[in-house]
This record gives sequence, structure tokens and C-alpha cells, in this order.
Amino acid sequence: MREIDLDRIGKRELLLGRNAEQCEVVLADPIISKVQGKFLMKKDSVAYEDQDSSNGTFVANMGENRLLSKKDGYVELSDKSVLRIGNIHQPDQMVLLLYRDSEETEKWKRQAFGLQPISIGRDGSNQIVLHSPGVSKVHCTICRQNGKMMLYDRNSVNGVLVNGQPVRGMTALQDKDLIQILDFQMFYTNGYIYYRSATSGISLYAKNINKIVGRGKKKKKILNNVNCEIRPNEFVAIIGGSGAGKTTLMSAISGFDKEFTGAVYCNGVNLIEQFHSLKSIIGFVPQQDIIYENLTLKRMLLYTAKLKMPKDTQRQEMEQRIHAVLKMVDLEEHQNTYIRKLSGGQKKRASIAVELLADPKLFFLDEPTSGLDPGTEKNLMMTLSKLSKEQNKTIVMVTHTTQNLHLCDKIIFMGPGGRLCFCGNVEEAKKFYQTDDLVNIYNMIAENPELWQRRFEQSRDRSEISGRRGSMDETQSREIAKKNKGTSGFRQFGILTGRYAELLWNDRQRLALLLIQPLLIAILLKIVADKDIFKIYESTKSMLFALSCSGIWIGMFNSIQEICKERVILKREYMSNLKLPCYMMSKFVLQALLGLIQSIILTLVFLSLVGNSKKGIFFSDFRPEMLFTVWLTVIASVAMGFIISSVVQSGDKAMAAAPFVLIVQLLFSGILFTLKGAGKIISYCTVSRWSVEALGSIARLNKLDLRMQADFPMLEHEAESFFKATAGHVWTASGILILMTAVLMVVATLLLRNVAKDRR
Ligand SMILES: Nc1ncnc2c1ncn2[C@@H]1O[C@H](COP(=O)(O)OP(=O)(O)OP(=O)(O)O)[C@@H](O)[C@H]1O
Repeated sequence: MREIDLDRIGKRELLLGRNAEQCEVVLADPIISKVQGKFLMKKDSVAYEDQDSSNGTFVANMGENRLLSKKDGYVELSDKSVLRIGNIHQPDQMVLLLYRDSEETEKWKRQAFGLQPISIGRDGSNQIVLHSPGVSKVHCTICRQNGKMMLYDRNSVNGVLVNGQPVRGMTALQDKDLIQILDFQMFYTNGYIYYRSATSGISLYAKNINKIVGRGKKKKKILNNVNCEIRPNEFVAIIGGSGAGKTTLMSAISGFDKEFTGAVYCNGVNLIEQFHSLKSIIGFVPQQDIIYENLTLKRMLLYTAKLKMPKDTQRQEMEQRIHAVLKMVDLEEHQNTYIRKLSGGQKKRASIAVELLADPKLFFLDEPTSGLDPGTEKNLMMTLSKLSKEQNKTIVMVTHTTQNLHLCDKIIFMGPGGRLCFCGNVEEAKKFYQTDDLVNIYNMIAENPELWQRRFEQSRDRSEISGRRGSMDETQSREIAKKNKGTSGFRQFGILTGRYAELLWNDRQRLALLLIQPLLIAILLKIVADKDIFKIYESTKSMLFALSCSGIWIGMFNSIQEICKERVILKREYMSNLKLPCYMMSKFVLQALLGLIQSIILTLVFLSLVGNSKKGIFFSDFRPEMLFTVWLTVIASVAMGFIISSVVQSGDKAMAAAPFVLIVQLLFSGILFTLKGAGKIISYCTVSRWSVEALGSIARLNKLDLRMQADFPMLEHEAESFFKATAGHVWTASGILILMTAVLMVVATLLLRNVAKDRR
């Protein structure tokens, strides 16, 4: 294995071949032609052209996988592009060239195969140790079996790619195979694994990005043919006027918005197609904070670590990582402070800390400096700049500020209509726009964005190599590697339930209100209740209806804001690895528990206040049965609340939708009106109907005297099938309430999938 530093040769054009007299890069291998290819060293990048070699050059680069010949012209190389020369099906007759674009601080190491298998993982006991929280303790092993080298994925969280293809369980390794774990690249040849235990950063290349929204006359282009390149470990700011498409561009190049045309390559791999494999190396901090106000900073980070880090991560390792991350964002002394008590700038840094936990190599931030004072803003920019250089991170942020842009390696200037009007460093921008003040550029672009977009493209084309774009348009997409098992469902459910319980508990004031509410309602019900309740039909029926409505009210208001208020955090976690059914179940289980306590307070206090007890359908006392029915009413209403909460984007909108749902429950319960036709059908779908039906049956309404019977004893009380006092009937009504709850929860979970489409 040889390493060749192309920059050090110091020429613009470098020939690659066997002939030492002609070529600057000499590979004395018979597979290589005398002059095989040519590297063109540009200011920011390197391109390669095959020189009519006898074997051609096979390129695997930014979605391309093809054999090059001279007529293909130059191909732009990106970081970690792979060139293969010779017979790619016979590795012993093939030369493998890996192109790395970033500064390498570490030499390639090699691990020889002995009798024992080679294990690769995060833990120090492995032969090859990869230092990244996203790597599992023992990620994979390679061993000799029946004369073959076999690679076994040890059920790792983030999987292994061999030659760009995900390994499912195991695969046989061939000589010169490339093994990739997150952004660690290794290769196998001649009985050795060559690797680097430090990563070298992620490059990003956006090609021909267009995005159109709206239909008909409202159709508009919000990204207009954007092309840009971000090199490993660069700190990049996307700037431009309001509505210029900064956030839209960032969502597209981060893979968080997939609805655009064009392609984004992350270290040469198509980001959208391989998002599932790559998402663990991506961090995204949206405009709103992605932290829970009612947790302490450390607890927040601990829950996130449990969700994001591999399940074999020990508590001590998590603590160490949390400590390291808090240090990076300078919040160590606030680790035990409740997030609600942190300042705006500290909260922003806390959101960054949450994302840093999984050690993302590609980090996106949407307006992290908005609302910060100039000092805090500068500190944050310096922190980000330091992170990009010291922690090998490629950082892209949207910002409105022009104050500290000199800290960035590159600025991307967006103009109205989603036009890219500049991409380069601050000094180059000033030179291009012939101004000393970046603020002037905003005005110049606003006046004529088309002109500046055209000028910038022309200036770029002059320094580009003709044919580059054309050749890349023939991109062949690779198979999607859907491999990210993440934390198991049960584990996630446990973590999310723990976090939600802590959040409920920490908001003591709200919890107290939720528990006092049923007590007050029970007292109010007693005040309006007739003395002859449970003796006279009419007053009992009205009271049971009121009890049922109270249950519906309590359940819905428990849950109606619980999802929408944390939608931004949910979106971020969902895009990472959160499983929505686990999330919904964690909410439901705790809401059901809370609902049980509220039902106990409401039912038992009310029944003891009215002082009547009766024989139940199943037991000698009807109270447990009444309580159970009220509880079923509450949890079905909790599920109704979840439906509203998963559809709307904010608590205000959820509260605005609530009266409509409650009115439907009142009108179609079958108590206030005699329903026929469509009304009857709707009533079958209401919680109130089945709740009152079960309560009325348990209270044996059919057997109670009508009020008129006091004056006219011969009058008969006709039994209604609605309140048939049989065990079967009570079971049916209760079963329907349970079924409704299950259906509503499934619908709410399905609806919640739209969270991925939220704009921010
Ligand atoms: N899904 C969408 N439907 C309709 N219009 C959209 C959609 N997404 C974005 N836009 C529009 O596209 C334009 C660019 O939006 P974007 O949020 O990217 O701008 P921005 O540069 O980040 O603005 P700001 O600096 O104000 O946050 C805006 O005019 C916005 O209204």
C-alpha cells in the first residue's frame, strides 16, 4: 500500500501511469497502462481523466459507478472517491486507488489476520478500535472460514457497508473490498485490514437542486438550480435576505427534506438514497429549541444519549460523553439546572449539545444566533468554528448576521427565488461584488438576483472543466441501503416512558391542576344532582350523561396538547431513529395511568357525595363497574385528544379544535336527541354514546321509576335496549370503547408520520 500526496508534487496536471519518464504518479503494475490517466489539480478540487488506457478506469464517485475512457472527459473527484483499474471482478488483477481530500493527521494502520477473528468496534478490547459513539462496542468481526474471509455484522446499530452495499448478517470479503462504518473507511487486501481510527470529515456536494411548491397559479420555484460544494471540516454560513430560500436549501442538503429535484452527495454517496445509513452522522439543530423545558440539562442529555447511542453503551460511557459535550458548549456548570431556567443563548447551546451527543460529522444549524446579544453570538460562532476544526465536523448554518462571518470558511449567498448568488470565502465575496461591506451585497442581490446568479455561474464556469456537469448527469443511483436498527422498540418505549414520566412529574403545578380538576367536577356534580338520583330515571340519566361528559372532558384535555407542543423535538428525534409507535405508547400508558387516578377521584368522590350505592352487574357494589367505565371513557378521550394533537402544529390550534369534538360528543350521544339515519350512524362512532350506554346499564336505568310514575303509578316504564342491564351488554359497550381507543391510537400514530414533512 502506498500513499501519494498529489499537492506536494506541485503541478497543475499530473499523469498517472507505469512509465516513470512520462508520469508524475508512477504505479509499476502491469495492469496499469504506460499513461493511464491524468489528474487536474484545481484550486479547490481535483479532477481525473482516463487517457485511453487499455483497461480503462472504473470510477465509484458521487453516485456514479462506471468505466471511464478518454471520451468521458474529466470527472470531478470528491473526498473518498474510489478508482479501480484492471479487472474489477478479479481483485488480484486490479489496482485500487482511494482519493482523500482532507488533511490526514493519521497514517493508515494495518491489522494482520492470525488464527483469531479480527473484531472492530468502539471498545478498547477490539483489535481495531473506532472512536465514535455511533460505532457499537463490537460492531463487526472478520474471520477466516473454509478458506474465505467472512465479515459478520454483530447486530450493530449503524451497520456496515462493503463496497457501498449494506451487509445483512454476513458477507464474504474479496481482496480490495472497501469496508465502511459510518464515515470510517477501511479496506481489505493481501490478508490485512487497512484502517484509520480517526475520521477525516465529511464533504457535501449539491448538484442542480430545484424545488417547486404550490400548484396552478400558486406554483413557485423556491430553489433555482443550486450547485455548491462544501469540503470536509468547513464551517459554512448560508446567508441572504428573508425568504431567499436559506432554510429550504439547508433542509435539502441535510436530507431532512427529500422533495426536490437534483442530488446531494455526502462523501460521494447519494444522501437522499442512503439517508437511513447516513443519518447517524448528521446532526440538525432547527430554529426552535429541541429540548424539554421541564428537565434538567443533564437529564435531558441522558435521555437523548439512551435513545441515540448504541444499546451496549454503558451508563459510565454516556456520562463521559455528556460531560465532554457539555464542555464543548461550555455549559458544564449548568448541568443540573432546569432547562426552563437557562437563558436564550444557553438554551441554544443546550440544543447543540443534544445533537453533539451522537458525535455527528455533518452538522446543520438553522439560525442558531437569532435572538442572541452580540457577545453571545460571537461566542457561539467561535464555538462552532472550533468544533469544525478540532472535532473534525463539517458545519453548515443559516444566519442573518454578517458580524462574525470571517469565522466561517465559506459563505453561500442566496438571492430571492432560491438563487445561489455566491459561494466562497468572505474575501472572495467582497472582491466579486466589489464592496467592502457584506451588507451591500444583500441590496445588490435584491435588486437583480437573476443577474448575480448568472454572473456567479459564469465566473465559476470559467474556472471549471468543461464536460464535468455533462458527465455527472448520467448518474446511476445505487441501491438504497436501509439499515439502521437503532434502539430496540422495547428499550425505546422504556426510555420514552421514563422521560415522559419525569416531564409530567417535574411540571408539578400542571399535575396538581389535573388532579384537582376531577375533585372539583365531582363536587359540582353533587351540587346539581337531585336527591333521588339512582332512584328516579330522568335525574339519574342526566347525571350519568354529565359524568360521562366529564370523563370525556378530562381525557381530552389531558392529551390534546401533549404531542403538538413538542412537535419540533419529535420531528428531530423521528428523523434520527425514534419509533412513533413507541413514542405514542409511552404517552398513552402514562396518560392511562393518570386517567385512572382522575377517574378514581371523580367517580368515588361523586358517588360517596351523593351517598347511594347499588348492586352492580358483576359485583355486589356497582362502584368498581362505574369507575371502570369512567376510566374507559377517559382513555378513549385521551386517544381522541392525541388525534387532534398529532394533526395540528401548536397548542392554540389544538384548543381551537376541541369545542367541535366536544359538541359532536354532546349532540350524538343519543341522550339529548332521539337520533335517526345519519345521526344514528354518527352516534355509533362517539365515545359518549357507548360510555352512557355502559353507565346506564350498570345503574339499571330501565328498572328505575319515571318521575311521572309518582303521580301516575299505573304508568309503565318501557325498557330501552340502550340500557339493557345485562353483563353481555355492558361488555359490548366497554369492548367498543376499548376498540375505539385502539383504533384512535393507531390513526393518531399514522397521522403523526406527517411530522417528517413539517417545514421547521
Ligand atoms: N412548503 C412551502 N410551501 C410554500 N412556500 C414555501 C414552502 N417552503 C418555503 N416556502 C417559501 O419559500 C421561500 C423561502 O423560504 P425559506 O424559509 O427557505 O426562506 P429563508 O431564506 O430561510 O427565510 P428567513 O430568513 O425569513 O427564515 C419563502 O418565500 C417561503 O414562504
